This record gives sequence, structure tokens and C-alpha cells, in this order.
Amino acid sequence: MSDLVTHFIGGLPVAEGETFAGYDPVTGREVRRVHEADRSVVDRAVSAARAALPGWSGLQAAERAAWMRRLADAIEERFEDLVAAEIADTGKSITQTRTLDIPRGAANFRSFAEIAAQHPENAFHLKDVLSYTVRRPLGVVAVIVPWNLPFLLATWKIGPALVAGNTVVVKPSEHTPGSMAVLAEIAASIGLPPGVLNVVNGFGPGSAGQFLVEHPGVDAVTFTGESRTGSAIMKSVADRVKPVSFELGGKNAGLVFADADLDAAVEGAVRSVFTNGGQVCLCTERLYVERPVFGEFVARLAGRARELAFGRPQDEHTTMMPMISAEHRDKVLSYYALAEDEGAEIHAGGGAPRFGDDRDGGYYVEPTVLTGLPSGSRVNREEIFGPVCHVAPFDAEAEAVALANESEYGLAATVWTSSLSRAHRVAQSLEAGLIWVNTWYLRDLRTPFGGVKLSGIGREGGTRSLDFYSEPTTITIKLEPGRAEI
Ligand SMILES: NC(=O)C1=CN([C@@H]2O[C@H](COP(=O)(O)OP(=O)(O)OC[C@H]3O[C@@H](n4cnc5c(N)ncnc54)[C@H](O)[C@@H]3O)[C@@H](O)[C@H]2O)C=CC1
Ligand SMILES: O=C(O)/C=C/C=C(\O)C(=O)O
Repeated sequence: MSDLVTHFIGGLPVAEGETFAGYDPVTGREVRRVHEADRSVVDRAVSAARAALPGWSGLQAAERAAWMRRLADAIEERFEDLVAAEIADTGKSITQTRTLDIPRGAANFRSFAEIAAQHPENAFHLKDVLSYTVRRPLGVVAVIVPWNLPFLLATWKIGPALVAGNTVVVKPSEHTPGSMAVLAEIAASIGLPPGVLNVVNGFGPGSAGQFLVEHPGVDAVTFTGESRTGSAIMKSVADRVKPVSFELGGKNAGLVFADADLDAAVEGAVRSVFTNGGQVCLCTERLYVERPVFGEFVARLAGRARELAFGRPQDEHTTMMPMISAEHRDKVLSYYALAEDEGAEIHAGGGAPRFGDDRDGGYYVEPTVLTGLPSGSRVNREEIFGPVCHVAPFDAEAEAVALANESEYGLAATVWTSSLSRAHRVAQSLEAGLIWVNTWYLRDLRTPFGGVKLSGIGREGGTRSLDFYSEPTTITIKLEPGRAEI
């Protein structure tokens, strides 16, 4: 990827529009310029996707699946370029990028190629009447994604949208255009038909994001990001009643029971609170720990938080990454200050680290462990999206469930216990779309993925993705005259 990022329209790079700066989160230095799409560039991208639609949707599903496998193979051939692009944009550690972000991108294409083969079509044959459904693509799909898992999240939507016969226009986050620029190069290099995958860059409101979702040639919108943004997008597509699939914010709870394997629960909490700098919608920000093990759990979690390593992304031992931007770092630090104002006790972190080198210009914050706040405090209610959690004690299972459910969000939850019946009972009582027991972020791409309440609308994953990205049409044929119509 060069340090000038262009759009990708109709199979070609398009260098149009003003440019804006991109910054290295590790040092805060400007490292790239990105073209911003205005309405006319967005219009060209949507027109290119529209023009490609008949040819692409007219392919046999197996032919589209073969393209998805080719994309996955080509991603693996350009693996290190994608790793470098993702690290340059986000400051993620090389270990995480090599084991999670980029392999998941290839898996997103490969797995939907397989899942498409199993997508159900129904046929009901009553006496003298045959009813069956065929699935048709929605048309041109707008894919709007955030900066925290740029490649993983974009491909999670592009794969099923394409395999279902749609064409797409992707708008990556303004902070992280790099890996989509490499994917565009990959698509061109394998000869993916022009216009099937298009990429436009820019911001959200008043820029490429808003122009894209509002465009009358866009038939559906899939979005991952903040709940408020989901709500804004919903308003802008309401007039045309476009289908939306939203995976939004979270304020995820983790419940640790006294009968849990405490070593596993502490290590699980380290992963679920601090992975990706806490910048994953699935991260745990509220922990509830049964009182007999509360003190030990807090001390051990705080100790592990202090051990996390703020190295350079390229150092394989690095375990803490910077926040994505100066603005987001300031937002996270404002919550650290708010926690103090609200009366929290800080067991680890609470500020920004100093390095004495060029990383002092970057966007780092300390991994932070808090206690002592009431459940109604803002720190316990609002999504912070940083490496921070609040830990509170509980005395009874029902109390723990009630505390976990005391949230406007309902994306994910974790339960740590050695009791099988408690695991099922509690998991079935939690108001969240995704519940992990004695683990966190263990993914099977065939399962439904998404949240309840402010955390989203609909589910993607497995055939649920294909359900969203296609429309069933029911065809009913009267085979014999004389049957009464209903
Ligand atoms: N839960 C989650 O998955 C995520 C939550 N966040 C939270 O959101 C806060 C804001 O971060 P942002 O990057 O601004 O997230 P965001 O949700 O506003 O942006 C995500 C994507 O939506 C686009 N967008 C924004 N407004 C739009 C609009 N009106 N129409 C169409 N596209 C639009 C953006 O350009 C970006 O590509 C963060 O501080 C963080 O707390 C951010 C990223 C992911
Ligand atoms: O699909 C996954 O594995 C992860 C999804 C994570 C998000 O949607 C997020 O952090 O926004």
C-alpha cells in the first residue's frame, strides 16, 4: 500500500477528491494522505456496482463461491502486505494481526463459500399445489465498517454479500483505509469482474459514508460501529425503507462465580478486557465477581494489567496497542478522570504511559482496573471502548444476573463457573446475543452473531448472513384446476 490511498471503482484505482491526513497511532505522525469521496465519486462507485450486478448475480452460486476461494487464496499470498497495512493504520501488535485479523479475512471468504452451498431453499408440495422459494440478491450493498478490526469486519460482510450475488461498495473507516486498499489490489490481480467490489474513502456525516447510505442506488446497508451512528444511518435510510443489518456497541458483563477455575477466569478477563486495547465491541467492561473470591480476583487482574507490554507493534512480545486516534485516547482518558470523580478506586493504570521516546506522541493509555462504583454510574453504563473494566462483588446468582442485565446494551457476556447447570441457567438468563462460558471470543463462523437492545438489529453469521444479503421470493403454482384458493 502506498502512502496515498485512492478509491477503487469498477476495477480501477480512482484518485479523486480532496485528500485528508492519516496518522500512525504509535507516534501520532502523519503517515498517509487519503482521497475523500464526494457525492459524484460515490455515485460512480454505486453505478459501477449496479452495472456489474446482472453479470455477477447471473453466475451460478458455485461460480461465485469459487471466486471467494480465489480471493481467500490471494489474501494468503499477500498476507504480509495486509499485516503491514493493518499495523500501519491501527498500531496493533504483529502477533494479533498475524493470528486473528488477517487469517479471519481469508476465513470469511472461504467459510461463506462453503456455507452458501448449504443455504436452504424450501419447497412445499401440497396436493395440487407447489410452493417454493428462490433467493435473489438484494442488489448493491453498502458496507460501512469501523477502525477497530478493519480487515476482519469488512470481509465478514463482503464475503456473504458477494457470494449471495450482490455487488458492494465498501466505506472503510477514515482512520483505517489501508487493508481495503490492499484487498482492492488483490481483487484486481485475480480478475474479479470490475464493479463487483468497490471501495470509497472518506468520513461519515456530510461525507462518503452518508452519501453512500443515502444513495438511491444502494439497496441495503450493513454497518458495524457505534449505536448512535447506527441510529443516524437508520434515519437516513428510513424514507427508502432499505434493509439494515447493524452490529453496534456493547457494555459487556463478565460473571465470575466462586466455583470457577480462578486462573482461567483471570486470564480470560485479561483477554476479554485488554485485547486490541479494549477496542472490540465484544470486550468486557463490567465484571461481577462472587464475594469470596472478589479480593483475590481484583488483585490478580490488576497485577496482570500492570504486566502488559507496551512494545512496538512489530515486537512479538507486545501485548498493549495504542488507541486509534488522539480523539479516542482523549475520550478514554476522560472516562478514567470521570471514574475518579465518581469515586472509583483505581487498582491499575488510570492514566497515559510515558516512554521517553517517539511513542509519547502516540495514542497510548494504561490498562485500567477500577472498583467501588455503583451500577448506575456513567462509567458502568456507557461504552468506553478502551482497556478498562470495573469490577464489583455479588452475593447471589440472581443478583449477578440482574446486575449484568442492567444495561441498555446486550451484545456479549461471559460466565466463569465449574457448575454445568449454573452455566446453562445463567447463560439462558442473560440479555445478550452472544454468551461465552469459561472462554471469550471463541468464534464459529456458522453461528448467528449480533446483539439485542442498543447493540444491534439482526444477526449475521452462517446462513443468517445469507438470509440478510438475499431476499426470498415465494412462487406458488396451482397444478390442477378446481382447488379452492385461500
Ligand atoms: N462497538 C463498536 O463496534 C464500535 C464502537 N465505536 C465507538 O464509537 C466511537 C466513535 O468512533 P467512530 O469511528 O466515529 O465510530 P462510528 O460508529 O461513528 O464509525 C464507524 C463507521 O461509520 C461511518 N459513519 C459515521 N457516521 C456515519 C453516517 N452518518 N453515515 C454513514 N456512515 C457513517 C464512519 O466513517 C466509519 O466508517 C468510538 O469512540 C467508540 O467508542 C467505534 C468503533 C466500533
Ligand atoms: O466477527 C467477529 O469476530 C468480531 C466482531 C467484532 C466487532 O463487530 C466489533 O468489535 O465491532
